[in-house]
Amino acid sequence: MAGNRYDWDESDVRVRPNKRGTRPRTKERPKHADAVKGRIITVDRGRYTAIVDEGTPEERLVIAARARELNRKPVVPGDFVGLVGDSSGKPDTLARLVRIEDRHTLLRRSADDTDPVERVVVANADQLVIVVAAANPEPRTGFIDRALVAAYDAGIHPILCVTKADVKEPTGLLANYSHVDLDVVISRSTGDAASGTDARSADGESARLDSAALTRLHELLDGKVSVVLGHSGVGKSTLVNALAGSQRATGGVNAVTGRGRHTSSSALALRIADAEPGTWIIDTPGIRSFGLALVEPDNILGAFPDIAPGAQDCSRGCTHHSGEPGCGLDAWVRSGRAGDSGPGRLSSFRRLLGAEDEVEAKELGSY
Ligand SMILES: Nc1nc2c(ncn2[C@@H]2O[C@H](COP(=O)(O)OP(=O)(O)OP(=O)(O)O)[C@@H](O)[C@H]2O)c(=O)[nH]1
Repeated sequence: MAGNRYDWDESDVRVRPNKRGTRPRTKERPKHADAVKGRIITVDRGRYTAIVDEGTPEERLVIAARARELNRKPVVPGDFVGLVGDSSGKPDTLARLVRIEDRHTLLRRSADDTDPVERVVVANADQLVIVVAAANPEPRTGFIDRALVAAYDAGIHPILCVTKADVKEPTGLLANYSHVDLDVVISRSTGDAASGTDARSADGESARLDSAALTRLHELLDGKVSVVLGHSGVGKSTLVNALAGSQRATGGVNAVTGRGRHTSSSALALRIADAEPGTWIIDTPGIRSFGLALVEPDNILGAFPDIAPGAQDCSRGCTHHSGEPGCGLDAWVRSGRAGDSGPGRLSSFRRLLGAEDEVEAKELGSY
């Protein structure tokens, strides 16, 4: 009788189609030996733009979609990737991004200091250029220190670039770093037609930048991949545009995004004009905060080389919190070995450590 369980046979058993059923049974994935290598220069709504055969006559931009086998692994500007399928770069073609090569550095952040979710910003950067204005907007040492921690943690060499020195001399700001071995570049606009370089900001405003700072930056960036980080209005795009030439507004970016201008908030790698092959500057327009939830306290201290030696005298298990009995950092700073800026640097360190009792805004540069 129909429905009688003793009459059932295999054909009566409905097996729900297994979503994984069509996947290869073995864990051995195809090796994609034929994959071509590319450098990711930007990511926009699931489309990855890679430069392939860089520096050769065959150089081209290839747009790719990620292969499923990458799962959720983030792919970011600066990544070297393997591409299969159509990597001709011709209009309306789409390659498949199947592999991320090992990275030698990885700049990461969390959304704030308590959020453990990692957000990968840029891969394989050698340097981090921290841009602040001497005035308008006012510079914040908290922002600089936070960025220095992120750089130290990632093994990336930091450079501090202070703009708008024509508006205000940054002497007071730089006094904070007089005991830190830090590359500093001071940029200013100039009225002098002979010594200046024309540059345009993102809003189309033009500024004539003093060429000395641009030459120094060019020297520091030559042959390297550098990420640029800075608050809105500090003159970051003016600098980047001056270094990268006209790529952003013309062919380079048009070809990348298919739009007149790069409007995505994703980081964008641009080539520096008249530099060695492999010189790239990566602009990070979307980054407004730099949470340090992922950084070990020891690495926060490592970014404060002027006060860090004091930790040798700390008692075992010292957390370096203010008021912690036996914290060697206080004595080190009191002895003057971290200079006049020592007390301010120690407070800044403790704020980043989250060791101060007061609840404070954790946004980058909010103190
Ligand atoms: N006085 C002076 N003004 C500058 C200097 N550099 C840039 N500016 C001006 O500062 C304004 C902001 O410059 P941008 O390059 O757009 O700043 P940004 O940091 O890229 O800001 P967002 O585009 O909002 O991210 C523009 O009006 C520039 O012309 C400088 O050295 N001195």
